Amino acid sequence: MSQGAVIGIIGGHGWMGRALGLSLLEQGIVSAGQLVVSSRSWSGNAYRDWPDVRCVKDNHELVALADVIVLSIRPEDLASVDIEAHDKLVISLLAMASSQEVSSKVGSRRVVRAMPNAAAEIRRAYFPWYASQQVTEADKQLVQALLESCGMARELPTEGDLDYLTALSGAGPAYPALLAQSMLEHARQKGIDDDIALEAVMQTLVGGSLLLEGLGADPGEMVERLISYDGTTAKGLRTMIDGGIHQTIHRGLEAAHRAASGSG
Ligand SMILES: NC(=O)C1=CN([C@@H]2O[C@H](COP(=O)(O)OP(=O)(O)OC[C@H]3O[C@@H](n4cnc5c(N)ncnc54)[C@H](OP(=O)(O)O)[C@@H]3O)[C@@H](O)[C@H]2O)C=CC1
Ligand SMILES: O=C(O)[C@@H]1CCC=N1
Repeated sequence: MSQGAVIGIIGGHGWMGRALGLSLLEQGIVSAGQLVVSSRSWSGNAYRDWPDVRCVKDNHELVALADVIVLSIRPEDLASVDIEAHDKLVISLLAMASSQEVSSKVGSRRVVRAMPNAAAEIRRAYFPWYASQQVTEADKQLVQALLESCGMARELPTEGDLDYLTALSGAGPAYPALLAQSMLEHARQKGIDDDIALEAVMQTLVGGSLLLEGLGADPGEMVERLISYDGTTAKGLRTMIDGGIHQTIHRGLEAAHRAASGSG
C-alpha cells in the first residue's frame, strides 16, 4: 500500500515518530530501505533491529531522500526545521500548528495534519487526520494506510475537528491515567497495600475499558445499568455526578481544546 514511497520522519527517534516508524516496519507497510529518520542528537537506538533504516542528522538529506515527509517534532521546535519540501506530501503530527503554518514553514501545499496519541506505541492509537485542498486522492489513500499502522485512522472533514480531537483523543490517554492516579491515591489512604492497590486499579480500568469496547454501545447505557441496582456503584456514581464530575471533565476538555486551537 506504501506504493514504494520512501517515508522520511523528522523527529523519528522521538515518542510518536518512533511509534509510527516501528509500526510501519513491523507490519511490513514499508521496508527498512524505505524509511529515513532524523534527529539532531541521534539519541537512542530504536531502529537497531532494522539496520537498513537510514538515520540522518541533516533534514535536507532526509527531504532529498523522501517522497513523503512526516513532521514529528514538538511544536516549539518547528522553527528549527529549515527545509524546502518542494510540494512533496507532508504529514504533520504537531499539535497547535495549523496546516497553513506548516505549509509556509516547509514549502509544500500538500499538507496533512494528523493527531496520534500515546497508545500509538502499542498500535492502539486513534489517529484522525485532515487534508488540505491540494492533497490528492492517491495521497489520501497512502496517508490512511500509513497512519492505521498505529491503530485506527480516520479522515476528518475540517481542520477545526482536528483541533478538537487533539484535546479529546490526542491528549486522551492522559485522562484514564489521571483517574487511575486518583483511585490509587484513595486506596492508599484507606491503608490498602501498595501492590494490591496498583493491581486492583490497573486490572479494573483495563478490564472495564475492554468490557466497554466489547459492548460497542453508548457508555452511558452501562452507567445507567449499574445505577439501576441502586447499590454500592449507584452511591459512588451519584456522588461523583452530583459533585460535578461531568462539568469538571467538560471544563478540562474546553481548556485543552482552546490550547489546541491556539487560543489557550
Ligand atoms: N506524545 C504524545 O502523546 C503526543 C504527541 N503529539 C505531537 O507529536 C509531536 C511529537 O511529540 P513526541 O514524539 O511526544 O515528542 P518527543 O520529544 O518524544 O520527540 C520529538 C523528537 O524530535 C526531534 N527533533 C526536534 N527538533 C528536530 C529537528 N529540527 N530535526 C530533527 N529532529 C528534531 C527530537 O530529537 P533531538 O532533540 O535529538 O533533535 C525528538 O527525538 C508533537 O508535536 C506533539 O504535539 C500528538 C499527540 C500525542
Ligand atoms: O499535549 C500536547 O500538546 C500533545 C497533543 C496531544 C498530546 N500531546
